[in-house]
Formats: sequence, C-alpha cells, structure tokens
Amino acid sequence: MEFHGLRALLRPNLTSSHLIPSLPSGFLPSSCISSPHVKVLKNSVQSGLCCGSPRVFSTRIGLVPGSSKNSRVRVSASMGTSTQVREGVELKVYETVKQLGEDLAPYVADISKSSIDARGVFSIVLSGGSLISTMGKLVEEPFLGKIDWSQWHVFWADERVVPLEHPDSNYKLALDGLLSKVPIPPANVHALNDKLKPREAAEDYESVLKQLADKKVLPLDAGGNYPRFDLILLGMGPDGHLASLFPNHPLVSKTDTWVASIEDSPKPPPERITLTLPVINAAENVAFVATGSGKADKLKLVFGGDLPFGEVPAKLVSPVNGKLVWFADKDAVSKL
Ligand SMILES: O=C1O[C@H](COP(=O)(O)O)[C@@H](O)[C@H](O)[C@H]1O
Repeated sequence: MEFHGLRALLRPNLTSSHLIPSLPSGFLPSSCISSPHVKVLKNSVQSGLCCGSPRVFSTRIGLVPGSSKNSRVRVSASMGTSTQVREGVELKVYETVKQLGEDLAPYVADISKSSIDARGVFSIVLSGGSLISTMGKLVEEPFLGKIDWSQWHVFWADERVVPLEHPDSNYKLALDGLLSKVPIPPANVHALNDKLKPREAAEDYESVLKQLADKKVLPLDAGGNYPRFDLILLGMGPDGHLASLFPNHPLVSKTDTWVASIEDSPKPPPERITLTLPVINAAENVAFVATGSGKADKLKLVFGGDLPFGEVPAKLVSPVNGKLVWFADKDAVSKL
C-alpha cells in the first residue's frame, strides 16, 4: 500500500492540529516536570545552559512521528531534559539507565492511578527485551504499596511462540522481573496460549482482547475499530523494530487484525505474535524505552527526515489520539 494512503488509514483523525507547527526555537517548551532527573527546558536546550550540562545532541529533522511532510523542526536533547518534540510527543533523556528507571516508575504509576480513577481498571501492555529490567523501581516502595495492582490487566505487545516457561518467553521475562513480585490477580495476566501454533495463537489472543472489549475492560477507539489500551510500553530493537514489527516486513502495514502472527522473524525465535501498528497507535499512552549505543543509529532516523515506509518501524508509532513519550539514555541519543 502506498505510504500516504496507509498513513491516513492509520491516523484517521489526523488534522492540521496534529502536525508540527513551525517552531522558531526548534522545540516546544512546556512547563517543568517535578522529576529529580528531568527538566523541561525553556528555549535553552540548544545552548546546554540548563541543568549544567555541556553536552547537547541535536538533529535537523523533516518528519517526526506523525508529522506533516513539510514540517521542519530541530530536536535537541541534553542530559536531564524533556523536550516536547511536537504536541503529544516527548523525548526524555537520562544520564544513566538507573535514572531512567526512577522516572519510568512514577510515569507508569500516574497513568495507572488516572486510569483506575476514571474507569476502574488499568490496561498495560508490556514488551520483552531490555524494557523489563528498567521497570524494577515499580516493585519497590512507594510504588509497590501505592499502586492498586488488583485493577491491573496485563497484556503483551508481542510474544514469542514458545512454552511460557521457556527462557525466550516475554511472559517469563516479565513474570520473573515484575509480575511475580506484585499482587496482580492471575486472571488479569493475559498471556499467550502456548499450546497453539502462531496463527491460531494470534487469533486466540485477539479473541481474548475482544472478550475484554465486550466486558468494557478494554474500551475501543473513537472509530470503534481497535482496542484503546491505557499504556503500551515498547522497546526498539537496534534495527528499529518494535514489538515484532520488523523493518520492511509485510506485517508493518497490516491493519485488518488486532493481532498478527509471524513465522519468519529476523530476530530469533522466528515464530511470534504481535499487536499490529494501528492497535499500538490507538492507545491512550505509548512509551518507548531505548537505552544503549546500539539504538543510536535508528533513534536518529526516528527523529530524522523522511524514510521509505517501513524501513524503521519505530518511526511509525504515533498515537492517533494519545501521547507518546520516548525514555532514552545518553548513549541512545548520542547521534541526535
Ligand atoms: O525481540 C524483541 O525485541 C524488542 C526490542 O528488545 P530490546 O532488548 O532491544 O529492547 C522487544 O521490545 C520485543 O518485545 C521483543 O520481542
């Protein structure tokens, strides 16, 4: 499918207000965030005057996630800053992975609280890979005691089709690092049916989501087409993939299902299931966690100029009616 046609399909509500306005200073300053590690800068990002940091990363970009083709904006990131790249898209940069984890925990806890206050439940989608190790603070006080874990519903952005106790299982990774340490009702942890082949497993996972949509645990988006998760947490692979949506793979442009299967994943194991891109873009909140120099080349492309569709799948994440936050460490932004 041709790029603009697909983008319109993925972003049916796209209006000019979703596009980057011309920004004289190259970024949209916003009010300060009460975080020990992150400050939103006031027009001083590029000089590196804030936070006493001499190190400034910046890149001239043409098309940030979801922007219009003609938008031009400079993304700058220095240590300890939060830059509003455009309306609804924020980039937070940390000196260390530990500091990133200390900010990720209150971010998740705040969305959990506001979702439970508003709807009585919190739907959170996890990924595998390096993400889980950055979530460790959540199982410590004050978060452990403050979060209403009984209302959490946990899902996966992607899962490897292996037994749930297999070391490659994203479920096992989350169970060992997070879920076994918090009192989430087991019935609210929505894992892959590991007795099924990839295609059947994807269909089964989609039917679980649809049952939860019928029970109003998962609301649908404005068009009634896709589930609207409260929070989707994603990692980005060194090749720019997210979930199990790999560069230039046909699954990147799949829009007719909520969950899809893949049997030729370029990253082992080859058999997986994954949420499709429009489901990710229907979420209320999406956060990427990208750490390490291995992510730097692709992060530069995510915030850089136009690319052929699907070359860097992470670039296509742009919630239609939600917020996107990138949590990155200094190594990941080293090429911005
Ligand atoms: O295979 C996968 O990789 C991505 C990225 O992992 P990372 O270790 O580079 O952060 C992950 O988000 C996905 O869930 C997983 O299945």
